[in-house]
Amino acid sequence: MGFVLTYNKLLSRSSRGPPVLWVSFKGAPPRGSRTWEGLMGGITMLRLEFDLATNLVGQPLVRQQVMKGLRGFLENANPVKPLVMSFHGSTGTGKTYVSSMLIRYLFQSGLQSPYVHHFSPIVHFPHAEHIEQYKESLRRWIQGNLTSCGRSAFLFDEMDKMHPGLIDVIIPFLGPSWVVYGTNYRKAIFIFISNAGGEQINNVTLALWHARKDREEISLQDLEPAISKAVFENPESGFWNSGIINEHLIDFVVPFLPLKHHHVKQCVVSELIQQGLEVRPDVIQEVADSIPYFPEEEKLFSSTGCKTVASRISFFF
Ligand SMILES: Nc1ncnc2c1ncn2[C@@H]1O[C@H](COP(=O)(O)OP(=O)(O)OP(=O)(O)O)[C@@H](O)[C@H]1O
Repeated sequence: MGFVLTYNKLLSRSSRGPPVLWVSFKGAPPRGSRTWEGLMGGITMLRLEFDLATNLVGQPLVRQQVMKGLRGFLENANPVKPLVMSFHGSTGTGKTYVSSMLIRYLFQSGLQSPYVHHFSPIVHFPHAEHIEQYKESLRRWIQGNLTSCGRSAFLFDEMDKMHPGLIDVIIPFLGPSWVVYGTNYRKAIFIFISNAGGEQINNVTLALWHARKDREEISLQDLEPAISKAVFENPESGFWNSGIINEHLIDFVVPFLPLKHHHVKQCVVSELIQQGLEVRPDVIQEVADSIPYFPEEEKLFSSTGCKTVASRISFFF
């Protein structure tokens, strides 16, 4: 019998921390996970999967892609290359939420960990005329940090606002070579986050809805061509003409679908619980109704996802 790790029940949950699960396992662990570290990695993945399944609303493809990427990567003691994922979707659909959740499971102090590095073009690379300087600092930063910890994570937010050309400086760290500048960097994780492609994902989702295809049936193949066109062939995009694309260095493209009214209601419930407020049906309805929806005629999808839910609650309580 193969190794089977299952979660039996949820033992406790706090609104901030990861859930505590009771897990059991049968059979011999698979190759590469015969160690305590491998087993703990398996349990961490189960807890993350559970958290995604219970708290991330309306994003089946995200769950599927993220778990596939992380499992394959973490179960392998000697990955052939760093894990590179690119998150795409319109505002408030959960890109930052999911990336923070992953980081929380992978690093004990989450985003505060010294091994997690977060870049935002507006904060770190604001001036186009300094691009050469930024390239050098970014290369040195990544190299230096991978030298001190090969299992570092690098998050690049708002890739659509990154100056084209800048990101290519990290190409040597993303490929399958053994070492770069004397460092084995193949255990690192890179996550790119961007709104680019969001409009196209929304259009495809809408067109498929008109064609009576259920949201849950949408596949990656339905969305990938539109995302590629919008993100990688757009001169405004940080990925424009990028070697990262031409050399196929992104392992997982992760599309975030637009959220519907009932998803927004679920976000309101989570937020009420998180804020320690009573879960009142009238508040849930009013907050969800107060958000703008598109397209104009059918009002199917939230224009701001769940982004403004937290701030709206106080207006209706
Ligand atoms: N799919 C979702 N499931 C559960 N909660 C969500 C989801 N999407 C968004 N939220 C809630 O809305 C908040 C804002 O979402 P988030 O910051 O992840 O959006 P984003 O996609 O990163 O938006 P932006 O592109 O504007 O940065 C999250 O902190 C979370 O509480």
